[in-house]
Amino acid sequence: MRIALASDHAGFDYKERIKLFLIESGHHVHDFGTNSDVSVDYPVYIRPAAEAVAAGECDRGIVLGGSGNGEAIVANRVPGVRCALCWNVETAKLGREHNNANVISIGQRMIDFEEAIAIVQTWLETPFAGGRHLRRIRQIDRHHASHPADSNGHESPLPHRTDLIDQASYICDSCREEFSFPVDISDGADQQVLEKCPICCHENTIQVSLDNSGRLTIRGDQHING
Ligand SMILES: O=P(O)(O)OC[C@H]1O[C@@H](O)[C@H](O)[C@@H]1O
Repeated sequence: MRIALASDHAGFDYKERIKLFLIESGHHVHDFGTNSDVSVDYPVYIRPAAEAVAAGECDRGIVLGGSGNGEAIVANRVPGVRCALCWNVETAKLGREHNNANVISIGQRMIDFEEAIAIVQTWLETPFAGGRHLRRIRQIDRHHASHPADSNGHESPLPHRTDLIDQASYICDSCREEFSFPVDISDGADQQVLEKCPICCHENTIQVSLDNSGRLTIRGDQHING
């Protein structure tokens, strides 16, 4: 993966150590600074990293500071970024499963380095669960689509992610009733989502594939829905 990294002085040490870990794990790191522990202002470094993720120049981003709070706030002001503030493995896991977090924020003064690495590893490995969580993310992005101007009154040059949402239908593996669910095609051509049946509440494991002509194929454990 292409990973954007950025910190201020308070996150510099972990940024450098996480960078080594990522490179050793085979990732491509784009380091947006800072380059020392001399006091700086975090928006200067965090915003360009978040923008690189939103623009698709990097697949994911990791931002670090003292608490991680200011860094998460800056990243989340960039449309298309979903930054989760993580302080343990569980928040990293849920940040992926529920929020499809493409950026995480870590507070170097809050947790030890072993925990920080465990967070990064979990966040890299955990897939998005989709289903009801996708519906909620869609609602966040809808808000951006209807509020396209930034705080300076400039329109966002980024595409609205609502353009990338499609609807699919599925016959529940348990009660055989058909229901529909949203698919975010920007999440990749092959996705696995967990979708709870609105009739019987059975949790269906659904494979979603998108071919080159834009056709969605929906497969379950037991059948192909087409
Ligand atoms: O070192 P100082 O400037 O006190 O604090 C910087 C940190 O304070 C928080 O807003 C941010 O997390 C930032 O990293």
